[in-house]
Amino acid sequence: MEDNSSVQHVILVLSGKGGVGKSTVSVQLALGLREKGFKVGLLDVDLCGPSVPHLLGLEGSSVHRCPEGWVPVYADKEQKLAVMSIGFLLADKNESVIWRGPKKTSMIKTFLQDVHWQELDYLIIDTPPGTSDEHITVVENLANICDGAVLVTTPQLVAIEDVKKECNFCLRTGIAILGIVENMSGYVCPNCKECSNVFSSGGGKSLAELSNYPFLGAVPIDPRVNGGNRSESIMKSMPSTPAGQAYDQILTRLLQSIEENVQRKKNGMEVSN
Ligand SMILES: Nc1ncnc2c1ncn2[C@@H]1O[C@H](COP(=O)(O)OP(=O)(O)OP(=O)(O)O)[C@@H](O)[C@H]1O
Ligand code: SF4
Repeated sequence: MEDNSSVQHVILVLSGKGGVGKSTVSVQLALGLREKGFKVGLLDVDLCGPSVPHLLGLEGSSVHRCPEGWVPVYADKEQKLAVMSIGFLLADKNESVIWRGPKKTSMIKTFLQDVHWQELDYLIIDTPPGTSDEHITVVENLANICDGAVLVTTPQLVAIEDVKKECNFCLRTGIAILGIVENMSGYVCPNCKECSNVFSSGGGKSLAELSNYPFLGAVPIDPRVNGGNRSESIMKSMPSTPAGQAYDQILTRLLQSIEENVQRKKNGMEVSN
């Protein structure tokens, strides 16, 4: 972390499998925390598929250097949501796909060490799917200041099995599991509001119960999740929908989980894993 920056809490967002909604969850957590009045940073270290610029409508923004390091892109006029993504540095968005391990890890180190975040209450880190070199670099560089990880899964068995691997990765690396989010958990019909469980449901919840990790919430499939106004969370833009309510609950439980972990650390107890 850049020396002049002061970051209170760091949250990793992990998923065992691609396409389960990890970047969407990262963006919604960042927007939601900002709307609660916090200063938030969002770091996209998914070098092979940086989707955060697109999800926030920031494509085409560029970052520049100041004497203290890289200056992030601000998603709002008030400068309460700072964003850094490899996507801002690539002329061609397919360029990163061909990078090999050492080049990727060195870029992540630069990101972690050289971004001039200034003061942040929360830094959310959107990681690539799986447990790769990138994750190990993140963990090695942040282990002492990371609060823990949010694991994102979908209800299908294969995604749940992958999340178990992420749980083991957290166990081995001493990262606390702040909670599990089940995304794409059913489809709410916009006409009749009936929820159909397209892929079955409750897998993330059962996994959380079995492993004794906090279950943060289940977000249904809703095409509006990444449509519409990209500068507001869906909690704010569609508060009475199942997806808006799910994110509200996820954020409340996440803040609780972070607080509990902070207390555990203060009391010198082991992290919740
Ligand atoms: N609850 C949801 N309802 C509807 N669409 C969703 C939902 N969550 C995510 N999506 C959509 O699913 C796609 C994948 O989401 P996202 O990019 O967040 O996944 P990811 O796990 O970060 O993927 P990758 O592994 O490629 O980084 C996107 O098009 C996103 O808009
Ligand atoms: S009941 Fe079925 S067909 Fe009718 S509006 Fe709802 S989802 Fe669509």
